[in-house]
Amino acid sequence: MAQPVAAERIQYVIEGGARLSGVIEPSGNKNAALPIVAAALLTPERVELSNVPRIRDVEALVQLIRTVGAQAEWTGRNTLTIEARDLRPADLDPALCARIRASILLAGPMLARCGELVLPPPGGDVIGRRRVDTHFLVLKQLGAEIDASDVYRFRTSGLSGADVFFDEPSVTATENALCAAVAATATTVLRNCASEPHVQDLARFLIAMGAEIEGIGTNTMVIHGGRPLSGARHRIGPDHIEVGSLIGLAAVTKSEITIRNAGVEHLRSTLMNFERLGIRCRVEGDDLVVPAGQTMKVEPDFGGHVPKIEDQPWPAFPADTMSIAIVTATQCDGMVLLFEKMFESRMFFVDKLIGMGARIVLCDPHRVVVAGPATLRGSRLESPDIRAGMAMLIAAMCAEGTSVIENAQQIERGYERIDERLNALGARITRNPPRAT
Ligand SMILES: CC(=O)N[C@H]1[C@@H](OP(=O)(O)OP(=O)(O)OC[C@H]2O[C@@H](n3ccc(=O)[nH]c3=O)[C@H](O)[C@@H]2O)O[C@H](CO)[C@@H](O)[C@@H]1O
Ligand SMILES: C=C(OP(=O)(O)O)C(=O)O
Repeated sequence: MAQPVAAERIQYVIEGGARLSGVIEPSGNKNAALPIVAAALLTPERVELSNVPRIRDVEALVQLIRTVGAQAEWTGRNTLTIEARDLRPADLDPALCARIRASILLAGPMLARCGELVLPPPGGDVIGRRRVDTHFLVLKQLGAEIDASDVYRFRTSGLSGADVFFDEPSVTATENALCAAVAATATTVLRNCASEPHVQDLARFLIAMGAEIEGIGTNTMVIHGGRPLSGARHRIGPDHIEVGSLIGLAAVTKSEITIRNAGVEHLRSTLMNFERLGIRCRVEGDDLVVPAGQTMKVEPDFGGHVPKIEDQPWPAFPADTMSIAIVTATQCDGMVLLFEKMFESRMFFVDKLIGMGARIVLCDPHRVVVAGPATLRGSRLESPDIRAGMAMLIAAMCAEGTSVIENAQQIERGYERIDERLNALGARITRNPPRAT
């Protein structure tokens, strides 16, 4: 069994009030890198992935694929090569599996290659219940037997294509289904499936390996299974959630920044909802400029009614940008309702923003009303999850005085060297302990 991984405690100390300026490039999309690293197990040949975010979740998944026998080496700062010549359904470290949601993404590729996998339950952000039912539903229809008690036992005597209707458009279940379907015999149709940029990126990687997939970017995908899958080279696309985080950060610190290679084709819903907060960005080729001097005035709905920012399945506003929208709204003039429909505890972090001086009413676990602008005071904070942690970092950067964020390793699950990269723009963030490299 793999060695258990000790959890490192990280603290950020932030001096508020710094103006930022300059150019920043978003990292590769965390939620694309994770399924693509898992999908590299589908072939015994060499896979080379570039623009892979060097974040804690990816490092954890790399350890898991090594446990099942894959060779995985970082051949550059963000380049990962994987060769899964001899795979075995080895015992996986339960603590490591419980640390990331993406451990469940091993199911599809391991069923395809080894016909079995014993998986301790996955984890990920503690933001409410994380269903696995859709994974079971689709994998069973593609020919898997699943016995789920304390651990999940997946087994198949052969995957075969099916016409599958998802009970909900689950992102990771769609990714598992894609990996199983490309290796299955015959054709699979996935209906009511997810279509986020990371699902699209995985599909493009599978095509680079030799798979045949139609309907990328829609909620019906058709996979002609059984094509030989070879090694491939693939560049992970930019992280649209990180871009959303940088837009919010620039706006509340009244800074002008340029986000280089921002993946502008995936930003329509993000830009539309920031516009509702009086924040307008400029697209310049592949770059996105967030100008200083935003009006930061909430745009009421027709008739002067309170507007709403709500998340919905892609291509609408992403749930992972919701915490960023909340903190941004605290600095905008007017009142706005923010409605997050998926996770039951993602919004509870707003009590920390309220403690800093924000004017927010938590109506229920899914809705907050924010009335701004409010002057925020530096505070001692603890990050419960990736996006709430990022929202706290943004709040700290526009607050008066110094803030301390404990548990910042949560932020680093999803944002690569964010302290260093923001300091290069003029932020004043000290990481404790200092970074080794
Ligand atoms: C490793 C990974 O990729 N994690 C992402 C993945 O998790 P994960 O795959 O665990 O989330 P799921 O997609 O399974 O679960 C969320 C469910 O809520 C639905 N839904 C979504 C938005 C919305 O406003 N209303 C709604 O009902 C989704 O369509 C989905 O059916 O997708 C989530 C939803 O995007 C993101 O938060 C996670 O960062
Ligand atoms: C919820 C998230 O991640 P995960 O699904 O990996 O927990 C996220 O990225 O905001």
